[in-house]
Amino acid sequence: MTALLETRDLTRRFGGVTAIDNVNFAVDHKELRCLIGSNGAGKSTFFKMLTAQMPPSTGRIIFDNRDITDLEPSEIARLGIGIKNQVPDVLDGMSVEENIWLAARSRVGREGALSVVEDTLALLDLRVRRKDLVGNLAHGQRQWVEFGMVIALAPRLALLDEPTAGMTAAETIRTAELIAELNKTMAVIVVEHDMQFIRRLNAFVTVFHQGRVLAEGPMHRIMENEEVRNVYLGRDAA
Ligand SMILES: Nc1ncnc2c1ncn2[C@@H]1O[C@H](COP(=O)(O)OP(=O)(O)OP(=O)(O)O)[C@@H](O)[C@H]1O
Repeated sequence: MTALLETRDLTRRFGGVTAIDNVNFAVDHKELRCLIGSNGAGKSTFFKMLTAQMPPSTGRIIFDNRDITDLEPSEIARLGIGIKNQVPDVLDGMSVEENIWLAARSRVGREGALSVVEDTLALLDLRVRRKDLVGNLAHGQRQWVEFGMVIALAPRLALLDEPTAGMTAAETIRTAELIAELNKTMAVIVVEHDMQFIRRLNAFVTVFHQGRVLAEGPMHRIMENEEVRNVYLGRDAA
């Protein structure tokens, strides 16, 4: 079976800086993958290229056997790549259920949207908060509303950029459970810095360093990798 997503010699330069440098990367259908790497390693630039928020300098992006490199963001979303940005893309002046309804409607139309909203609220444990304005929610819950929007859009690949940023320990654990839930029906790529969280996800890990793939493997192998420990984890990482 061919990969769901593949990049071929993907490169992005900003003047003299090569943010992404000939990256060949592949993710399978229904796979869960973590991307790690120090600040400036190129992770956000990589996500932006996958969702056409930024064009590559050179290289190609293949999704489901189709070259999507030159498509518009809306076309890529329609083909099935969803992104949850670090700063939630939610409408603070609308309620929890309205935010999720808008996402659901864009996929299934008005008729089917209500049942998608019910299922999503149940999955997120947010039924009691359904009428609350998103702007009044705690940080973690706002993040989960955006998870809800990704769930309602039902992409084939979800890109999650630092989903636990600013969360409490309990919220982080719950987020790992939600990602496992998402991953039952879609491939997920998570950019994260929280090593404990990545261990909890038990995913295959890709390490970026200075725009290149430095190492790939299961988390326990990554933790043992001398080069990764030197440039990213630090020698005392356990
Ligand atoms: N719009 C831009 N203009 C110029 N340089 C940029 C731009 N965006 C990113 N860069 C540079 O590209 C490199 C990669 O940045 P990027 O934000 O992708 O890294 P990152 O791994 O996501 O970092 P972080 O973990 O801090 O989010 C950095 O050297 C950064 O300064």
